[in-house]
Amino acid sequence: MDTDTVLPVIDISNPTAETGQKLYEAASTLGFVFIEGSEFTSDEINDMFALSKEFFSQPFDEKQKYAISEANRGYSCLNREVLDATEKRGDPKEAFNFGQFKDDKAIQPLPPTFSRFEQDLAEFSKKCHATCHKLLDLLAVALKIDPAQGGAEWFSSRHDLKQVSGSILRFLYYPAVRNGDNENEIRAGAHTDYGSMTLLFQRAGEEGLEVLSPITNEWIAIPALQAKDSKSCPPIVVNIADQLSFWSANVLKSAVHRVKFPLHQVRSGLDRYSMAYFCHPADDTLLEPVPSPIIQSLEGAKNGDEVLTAGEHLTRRLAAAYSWKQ
Ligand SMILES: O=C(O)CCC(=O)C(=O)O
Ligand SMILES: [Fe+2]
Repeated sequence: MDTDTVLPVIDISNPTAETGQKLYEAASTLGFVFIEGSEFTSDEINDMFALSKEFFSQPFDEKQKYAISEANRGYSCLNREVLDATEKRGDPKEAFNFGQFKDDKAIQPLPPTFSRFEQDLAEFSKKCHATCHKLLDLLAVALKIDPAQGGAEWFSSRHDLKQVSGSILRFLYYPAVRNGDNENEIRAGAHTDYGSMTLLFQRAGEEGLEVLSPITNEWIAIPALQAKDSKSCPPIVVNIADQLSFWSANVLKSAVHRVKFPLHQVRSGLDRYSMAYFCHPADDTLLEPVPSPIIQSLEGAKNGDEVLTAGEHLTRRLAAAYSWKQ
């Protein structure tokens, strides 16, 4: 398959300025891209998916003991989250959110399936964050951020894991479409992500992610690609989320996306599993325009009336999706 016709695949193993430029081009057009050459191995990803499957296969009551809290950690049952506010029903999917880990320990109660592997989960989450740092540095260089003001580390220094942030590792489970179900049902409503950027791990062949092109306004189906060899993990989807869009006066696109099973997935009768890492800046970070000549030369790059912090933005979006009272 010529994947470049849908999304470019960028190798980040030995990044150069050219790698950053490719990332920036994708980030400022569709806002979605595939990366390969990351430090994740196929064994590591398979182990994480196996844990996810083991957790979701348990009875409802077991899972519900860890029901999602306003802190956005824990289990979100079928139809609980409403990603698209125009939909009356919640999304037909399940999820489990891991908040930040401190000294390799979760800051939330973990079900036995996960507590046995707490350290592996902490390491996986840390590796996701480190991968995002690498990508954020590449974007900062492409944006020519003034070295005297932070340069390449302008974004990553605002994503220090030691500080409190909304960063979340999320396991997702989309049960198979069964007889009598609506084949065209939207499995995760149209939304943008709330953080700076998201990594999405898919299992090869388990498609469903669709992106609304900011250019053509059409839904584009994103494939779930095979790994290039048996040791590597399959290409990871990376998307720009709201906070990078705010920071860049919308030069970087936080594109609307959703999950809808393609016909082959509907007919296969198979479940879909995915894992997302939502990378967020520290809660008290101001979402003001970045000191980039590219951004500052734009009309409208000045702050609007209100400059939110990262934490305020997240609280508003979560309150809408879960009907928490503000
Ligand atoms: O499962 C997927 O493919 C996408 C999930 C997603 O967009 C989200 O949870 O924000
Ligand atoms: Fe999303």
